[in-house]
Amino acid sequence: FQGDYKWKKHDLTYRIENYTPDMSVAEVDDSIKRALQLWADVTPLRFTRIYSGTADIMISFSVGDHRDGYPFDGPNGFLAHAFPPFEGLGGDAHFDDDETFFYRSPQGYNLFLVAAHEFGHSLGLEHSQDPGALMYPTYVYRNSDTFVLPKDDVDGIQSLY
Ligand SMILES: COc1ccc(S(=O)(=O)[C@H](CC(=O)O)C(F)F)cc1
Ligand SMILES: [Zn+2]
Ligand SMILES: [Zn+2]
Repeated sequence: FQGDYKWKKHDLTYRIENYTPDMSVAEVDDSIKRALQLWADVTPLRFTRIYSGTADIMISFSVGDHRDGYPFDGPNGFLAHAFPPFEGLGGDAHFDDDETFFYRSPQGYNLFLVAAHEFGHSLGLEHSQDPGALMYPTYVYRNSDTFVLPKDDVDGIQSLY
């Protein structure tokens, strides 16, 4: 999803619409919160969680065709996608629940890392050519306990906000 979009406001809301059975509610909440905090730490952006209504960033888990024109594909392949900040669907992040997401684990898909990448898209970032960047097109596992946002990503988001 291309486009040179950016949010025109710094106070953004997010809502976790549903959960994956792969981990506890608290672990999903923490993964999402830490993934958003990565970006908030290096920009004037602030994220506030809401529990009903429409948030700027609507977060959900779904499988296969979930009616947004970008169906998921079962295990592996597409892990998730997120829309740049245009009206409506913009900003929303969808996670493929045919994947097994892990919490702070060195195997499989680390939800925190996948979410952090998706939120980069939600904020208007596209992919990076830097293999060390979070916004590099393919999933690269890193220790999420010690994860620091790579410089390429910091430069990218600070060029927008
Ligand atoms: C590091 O985080 C991710 C890397 C790659 C993906 S992805 O392989 O699901 C990618 C989606 C994306 O780039 O957001 C693919 F096109 F579907 C998701 C998260
Ligand atoms: Zn979707
Ligand atoms: Zn991406």
